Amino acid sequence: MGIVLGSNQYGKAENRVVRIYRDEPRHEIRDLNVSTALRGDFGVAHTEGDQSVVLPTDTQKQTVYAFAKTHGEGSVEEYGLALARHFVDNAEPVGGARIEIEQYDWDRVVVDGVEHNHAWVRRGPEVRTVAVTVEGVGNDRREWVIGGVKDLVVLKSSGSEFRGFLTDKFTVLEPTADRVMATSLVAQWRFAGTTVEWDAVYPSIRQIVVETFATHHSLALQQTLYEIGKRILAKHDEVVEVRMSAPNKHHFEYDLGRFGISNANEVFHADDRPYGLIQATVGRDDAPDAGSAWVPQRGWLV
Ligand SMILES: O=c1[nH]c(=O)c2[nH]c(=O)[nH]c2[nH]1
Repeated sequence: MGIVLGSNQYGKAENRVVRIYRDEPRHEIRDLNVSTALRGDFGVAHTEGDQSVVLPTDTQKQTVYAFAKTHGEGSVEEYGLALARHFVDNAEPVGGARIEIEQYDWDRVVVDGVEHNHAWVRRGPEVRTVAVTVEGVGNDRREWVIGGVKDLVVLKSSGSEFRGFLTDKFTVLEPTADRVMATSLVAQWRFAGTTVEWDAVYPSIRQIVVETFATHHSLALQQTLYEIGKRILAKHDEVVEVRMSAPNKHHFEYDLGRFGISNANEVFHADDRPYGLIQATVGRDDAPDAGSAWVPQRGWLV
């Protein structure tokens, strides 16, 4: 029986980096959660315990913080690309690098109608996400950037139906032409290239997501996801593929009839679990090869 080392990667997960820009009296803040993973020929580290091929995860962490100062002026995508390129270009056994970033946004505190210079309130729960993958050097260089948003919690109290579904002997669900629809959306979009107006594209796509959710009359969450993907691709040539995962946060009309009280879609039980989990990919039929763009660091195992 032969035993072989399979795919592997290693890195520092969830470096919490807070960068304050304080050149002006009005400070700026960038609050990140940065994960690194290196891929390459690290076989002997596993089979022999030979660390000569291993750039320590601690070094990766130090680089993440150093680059926050030296490469932290632009967008979070540029910062991720700089980190990934650095690891691939400077550590010989590293064939590929994966950088995953979550950006937590902050709103300025408003005092007497004036935005404060150096105090903020966390905005949320939504989080901007970036996943950068860089592989190879010279002519073999390949790079992928995936932008995204997660924990984008949205709800509409009308304009959503779910009826005409398959039924069998276990079906108890009543069809509805008017229901509450809510989700905590995770959406990720793969870019065709790496020359992108990153900080303009993110708010534009986020707006398409929430606007579509609000204005599109939904016959099912599945249809809403497809519509969101379609509209992102229609507006943004630089995006080639959109992946979404949407827990259906069920709102069940509460039975007030037991108390002789009417309830016409007014009082709901917001159910926590279980939830429907609706997931879809919408892409261009001529999208370039995704390569390792979707191979994650965290979430590597199911
Ligand atoms: O939008 C929905 N899609 C489903 O697949 C589904 N299934 C279900 O019970 N409710 C819903 N809602």
